[in-house]
Amino acid sequence: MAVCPVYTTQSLNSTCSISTPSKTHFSSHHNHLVFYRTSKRTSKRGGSSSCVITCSAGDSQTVVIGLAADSGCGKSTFMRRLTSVFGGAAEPPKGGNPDSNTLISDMTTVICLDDYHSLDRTGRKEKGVTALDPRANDFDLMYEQVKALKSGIAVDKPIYNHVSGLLDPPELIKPPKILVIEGLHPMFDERVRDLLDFSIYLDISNEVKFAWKIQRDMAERGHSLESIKASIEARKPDFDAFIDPQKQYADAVIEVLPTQLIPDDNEGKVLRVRLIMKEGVEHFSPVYLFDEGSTISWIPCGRKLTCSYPGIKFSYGPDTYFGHEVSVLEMDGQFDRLDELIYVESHLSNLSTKFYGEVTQQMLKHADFPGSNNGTGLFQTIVGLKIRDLYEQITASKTAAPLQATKA
Ligand SMILES: Nc1ncnc2c1ncn2[C@@H]1O[C@H](COP(=O)(O)OP(=O)(O)OP(=O)(O)O)[C@@H](O)[C@H]1O
Ligand SMILES: O=C(CO)[C@H](O)[C@H](O)COP(=O)(O)O
Repeated sequence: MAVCPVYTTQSLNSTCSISTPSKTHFSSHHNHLVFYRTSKRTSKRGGSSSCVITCSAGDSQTVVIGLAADSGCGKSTFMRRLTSVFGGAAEPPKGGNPDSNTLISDMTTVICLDDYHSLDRTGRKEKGVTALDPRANDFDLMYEQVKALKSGIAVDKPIYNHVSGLLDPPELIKPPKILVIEGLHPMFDERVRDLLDFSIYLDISNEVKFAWKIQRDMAERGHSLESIKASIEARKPDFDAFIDPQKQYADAVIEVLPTQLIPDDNEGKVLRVRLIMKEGVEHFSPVYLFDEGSTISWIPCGRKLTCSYPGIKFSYGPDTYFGHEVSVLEMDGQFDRLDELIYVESHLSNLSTKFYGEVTQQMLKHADFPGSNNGTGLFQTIVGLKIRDLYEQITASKTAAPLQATKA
């Protein structure tokens, strides 16, 4: 049970509102709040009893995960892989705004940080700022609401409607077991960053981003090649200034680059994907290939793994990233037969699987998701399993702590 950083005077009815110093209001429900009504503190003021509110997250505190990436870089696909690791499908809030960006499953709630745009589409146009610009986003509210959810308090979160480009009335978000905040700026504001138990950055190189955008926006949304190019160019200065620098804070980065197996490849279909894992992060131990800490290059193609041109190459080893010690696992190329991934899985350690072959099973389950035949799908799945492990470790340490205190 955590003590709320705020006190309020309210009548003891079923809903309580909490005021923060910046006067933002959260509404919370009995199942997330515990009321203390002591004789010392109880007083009558205009018919209301005063109460001190402490908050409880129920069984456990909400674990908060940040996922940063530019638009169209595979966040939704990653989220679908992550929520699948926890079981159950993620769906928008029942009976709510059909244009809600939130996805809820038994264990997880994924909120999209676009909902904290402070300027709607017209407002951004008038002021001449992009959605990537911090001036178009309300970081105070983002901080207060993520902090409240982490402490077990429900919030009324705004909704940015991508269809109309307007800010819609807010939706109630209850504290989940795992809260994922995904979007352009989860690690931009230091206060929000400090609330994250784990952070991930999807770093898609310009060449690959362009290929994916063309595939989606031209094929599926009917945009012209020129308009896609123009939109990427228009976003680039703000992307470089405000989004890209966040990768230095990430605990894990999935970097997606053109292949090195095909000389001068410009198709962007075969990918070289690097999983950069920070050392020394609490509750997270990096995955390794064959021998922890060694530098390894491995071409698994042959008797046990079918590879057509240009083949598959894995690499693993220590490195530094923005001054941090990291381990890097790399896969260049793509699988011909996904069921043979078990051969690769059996050579990886520290995967945090619950049974032999769980990575392969997850990948086969979502074989139709983009990136299932290459390192993007493989590493997203592995990070999903590491997040499950992190959640279980945090929960176990929280339940063990009061026991230890009782013993002492
Ligand atoms: N691993 C991948 N391999 C190949 N293509 C991919 C991969 N991930 C995503 N894509 C392509 O990028 C598109 C966008 O993916 P997704 O919807 O997951 O991104 P997003 O970051 O959630 O986008 P947005 O923020 O715009 O909603 C997909 O439709 C697909 O074409
Ligand atoms: O970067 C984005 C999403 O991550 C969008 O560009 C931003 O949210 C603005 O949305 P829209 O284009 O629907 O007005």
